[in-house]
Amino acid sequence: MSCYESIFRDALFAGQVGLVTGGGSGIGRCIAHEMARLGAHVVLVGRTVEKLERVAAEIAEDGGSASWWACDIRDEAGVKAMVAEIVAAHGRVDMLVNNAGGQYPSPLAHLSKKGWEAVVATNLTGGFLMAREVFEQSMQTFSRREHRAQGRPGPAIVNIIADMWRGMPGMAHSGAARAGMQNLTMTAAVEWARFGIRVNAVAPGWIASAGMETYDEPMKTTITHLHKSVPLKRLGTESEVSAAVCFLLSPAAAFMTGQTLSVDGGAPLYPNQFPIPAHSNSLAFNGFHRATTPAFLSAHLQSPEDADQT
Ligand SMILES: CCC/C=C/C(=O)SCCNC(=O)CCNC(=O)[C@H](O)C(C)(C)COP(=O)([O-])OP(=O)([O-])OC[C@H]1O[C@@H](n2cnc3c(N)ncnc32)[C@H](O)[C@@H]1OP(=O)([O-])[O-]
Ligand SMILES: NC(=O)C1=CN([C@@H]2O[C@H](COP(=O)(O)OP(=O)(O)OC[C@H]3O[C@@H](n4cnc5c(N)ncnc54)[C@H](OP(=O)(O)O)[C@@H]3O)[C@@H](O)[C@H]2O)C=CC1
Repeated sequence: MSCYESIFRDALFAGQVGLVTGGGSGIGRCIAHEMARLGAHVVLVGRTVEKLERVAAEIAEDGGSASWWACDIRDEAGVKAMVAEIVAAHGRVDMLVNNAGGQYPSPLAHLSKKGWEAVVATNLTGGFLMAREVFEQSMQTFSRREHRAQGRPGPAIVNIIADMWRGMPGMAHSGAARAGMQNLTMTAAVEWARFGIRVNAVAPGWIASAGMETYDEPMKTTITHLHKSVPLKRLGTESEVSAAVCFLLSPAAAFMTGQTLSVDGGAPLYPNQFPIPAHSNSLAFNGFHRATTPAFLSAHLQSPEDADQT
């Protein structure tokens, strides 16, 4: 038995039902394992049956409880039917982790409309459909009064977004969708707060997840250098993202809603265009300072492409 070792207390989610989209691999698989370890029944959602079956079997082997549902989160009718079946089978949904997502690298100018729409639908529309259906169908099952009588809060929702605080160069479609998801997180948090529903987000930085395997070789080479631009000098782990998600789902975060937790080793705080100087002697990048820059430093104020042409 290789049961997931969670940092949280046993039975934290006992008796609860949690949905994890993208639960068949990577970060979602890890989150599903941790939620099951903490006592939840986990419903894994994704498009590939074999992946979902495998993770459900792993969880069962560890003594946990899991089922799965094959669904494309972009398919509105499919999402509605799936949530209805899950609510019918389990009586409710207590936790939703909107983790399914992904993108492919491309310069902005080369993005096709179809590719843009595929990524925005995956990372924004799909999460919206999942959250709306879980909200709507939870509210139908338990009226507000019943909910209160049972002293039970509505479902807790966590949306996985990404480090897009400085744009997402090379993945514009994903950056735009994730920024949309962060905004949706805030709106849903306010609109649904009176039903006891909390909505938060987790923004992973570069995580050494199984998802990184989906990229082509040039991208994988780039990824091997990413740790250099992280102040903590390493990539994050799937379990570090999972811990943030489980915290936000738990009563420890009962007074938190509409927030985004970053799990990124400090990367957005350190663009790493130049090494941190030993002494604070920085050069402001504007016309005046360029005009007075010592010649030997001029090349260092150019982009590598510009420098190549000189
Ligand atoms: C490092 C940064 C940190 C983030 C890390 C992670 O997220 S790790 C997690 C990473 N994990 C993942 O990212 C995994 C999940 N990712 C995916 O499933 C896909 O990337 C998806 C989100 C586009 C979904 O696509 P889908 O199910 O709709 O499948 P589809 O194949 O039918 O594509 C539809 C259209 O999109 C376009 N297009 C697609 N790919 C490419 C490409 N390589 N090149 C160019 N264009 C591409 C194309 O127009 C295509 O239509 P066409 O021209 O073929 O008729
Ligand atoms: N790894 C990282 O560094 C980072 C990851 N993220 C995000 O974290 C999340 C998890 O990523 P990660 O675990 O790394 O990658 P994975 O590729 O392993 O996970 C993505 C999962 O989403 C599922 N999925 C994709 N599209 C759909 C869809 N339309 N409907 C249902 N399921 C879908 C996939 O399964 P299937 O294809 O079978 O449907 C897969 O299991 C993603 O949203 C990712 O973009 C964000 C920032 C950084």
